[in-house]
Amino acid sequence: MTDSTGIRRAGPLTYRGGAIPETTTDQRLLDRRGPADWVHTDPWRVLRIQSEFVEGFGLLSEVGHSVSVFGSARVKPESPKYTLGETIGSRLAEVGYTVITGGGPGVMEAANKGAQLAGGTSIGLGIELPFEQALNDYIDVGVTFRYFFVRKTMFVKYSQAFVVLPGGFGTLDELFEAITLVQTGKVTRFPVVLVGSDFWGGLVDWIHATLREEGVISPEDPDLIRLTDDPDEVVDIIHKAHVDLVRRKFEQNRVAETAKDVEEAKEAAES
Ligand SMILES: C/C(=C\CNc1ncnc2c1ncn2[C@@H]1O[C@H](COP(=O)(O)O)[C@@H](O)[C@H]1O)CO
Repeated sequence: MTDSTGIRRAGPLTYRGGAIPETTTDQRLLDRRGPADWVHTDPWRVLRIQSEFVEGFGLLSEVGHSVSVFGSARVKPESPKYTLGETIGSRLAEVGYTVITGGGPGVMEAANKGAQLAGGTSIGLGIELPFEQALNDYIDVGVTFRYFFVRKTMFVKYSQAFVVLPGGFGTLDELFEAITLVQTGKVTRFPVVLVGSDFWGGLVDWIHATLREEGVISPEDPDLIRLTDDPDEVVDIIHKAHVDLVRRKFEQNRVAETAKDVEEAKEAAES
């Protein structure tokens, strides 16, 4: 509304004369007409990406200690790999870990099912795909992301460990992202456990015999991955790493406290 002196105020802005817009901000906000190309522009995408981070952080920041389980979307419920996923989901839940998966079918569903039936918390971080797909039926808390990289941040940020069952490209992508983050020191806290020596043995051998021998990774890098067939050992590895972490944090706090005490004693002596 333009006032009696010919001035239009819009929030913090003041307009006069020819600069006065023909419509108000509210009118433009509520007007659905006009081209909609801007919803496909990068600045708009940035806002959508931000909102995915906000959703994800909001949803996951209050879940307890969690483990992400990865593996093939194509494994059928009759497969021993499905049973393995279910057993691992259930063992993790029994010792108090929330189980996080990609929310899809196959191994993801198996791990969610195991966790849920064992009375644990079962989370699915789904991904929007070109074909229609709902989150699996064994998820207590779920969210579907548009962007793979936002979803990956959630897996890493809210997990204590990655457990990787047999899978294809998607699983390999998740596995190698995790190892790279650990190798480069971007995350320090979690073990990466491969389950299924028949399936993963060849890859682990190749990592030793080719990557390590050719010098494209450090001699100690293969140790970033643990390989087992035993669900109990999976839990054991994760539990030991967790205990280690708590111990290290305790030690760091104690060192910091001691340094603070020494500083305070010095200051008191000097005053
Ligand atoms: C191919 C089929 C379904 C795909 N649905 C998926 N839903 C959720 N997450 C998925 C899906 N496909 C891949 N992922 C992610 O990658 C990993 C599995 O990929 P792989 O290539 O099957 O190994 C998995 O951990 C997910 O995070 C058919 O029904």
